Amino acid sequence: MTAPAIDVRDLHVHLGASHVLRGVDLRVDHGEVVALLGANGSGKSTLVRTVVGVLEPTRGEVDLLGHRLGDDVPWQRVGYVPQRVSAAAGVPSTAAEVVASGLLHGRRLALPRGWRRLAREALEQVGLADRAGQATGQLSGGQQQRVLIARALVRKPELLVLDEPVAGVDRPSQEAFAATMARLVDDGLTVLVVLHELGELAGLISRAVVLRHGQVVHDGAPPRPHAEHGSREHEHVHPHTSEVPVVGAHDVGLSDGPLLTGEQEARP
Ligand SMILES: Nc1ncnc2c1ncn2[C@@H]1O[C@H](COP(=O)(O)OP(=O)(O)OP(=O)(O)O)[C@@H](O)[C@H]1O
Repeated sequence: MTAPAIDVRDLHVHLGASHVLRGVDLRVDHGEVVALLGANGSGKSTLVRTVVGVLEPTRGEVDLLGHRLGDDVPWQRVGYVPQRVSAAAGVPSTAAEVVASGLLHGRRLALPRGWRRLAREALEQVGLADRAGQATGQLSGGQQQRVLIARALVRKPELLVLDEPVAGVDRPSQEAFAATMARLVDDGLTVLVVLHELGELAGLISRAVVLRHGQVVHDGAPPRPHAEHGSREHEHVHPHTSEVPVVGAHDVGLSDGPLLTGEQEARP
């Protein structure tokens, strides 16, 4: 039997004095596209950052592609798009150079032959081929986000972990991104993606996991369109229920409005 792509068991993470993740179990099998949902502060970023080895678990276990988190993980097969940070960060690198940095890993400190072509192909996948030579600092926030997505794609990962990849990205670019993802998922890519709204990716999501106060409160069917509010404008999901979350801004008894966007969790 093949090991799951991601296998998280009884994961606890403390950040400073906060007990942020409180016994999370999460399994993602090969070929699945799992959305990680929850209000602001529920622990989504902490979970994905721990899964990709950026943060240390306080307790519990994380296996990635069949290997316990650490040097044994074949990191070159894993792509990670962090929550929106500037791809520029004061460094005057071109888009192609930032993307090519995604080819660096472990023991290889030099870029492989043909890196420019690989970087250009990855930029093409996010609709930015014409910006390859441009300094990232001159790109818009949404374009910088797409450069970071290309940086994750350039290594042709089999597991892709994304933290709000389309936040601040305009609708046409979201559509282009969803189309690229659909192709990659067709080819067998496994995805764990933090989202505030399912948006253009809705059709790709095979399962949704909802966090609340650092615990999983739903693991199953993704949010479904609400009969009356299934339009794009109402695509908000409601994590404050252990029932299947519903897409729609006015679910009876759950909330007065969209709960994922802009809502901050209060500690219990
Ligand atoms: N370095 C830190 N030290 C202490 N607490 C932290 C630290 N980083 C995050 N936290 C807290 O951990 C909790 C979870 O944060 P996290 O970023 O994982 O939530 P999130 O669900 O990803 O939120 P968002 O939707 O806003 O991105 C929050 O209460 C946050 O304030």
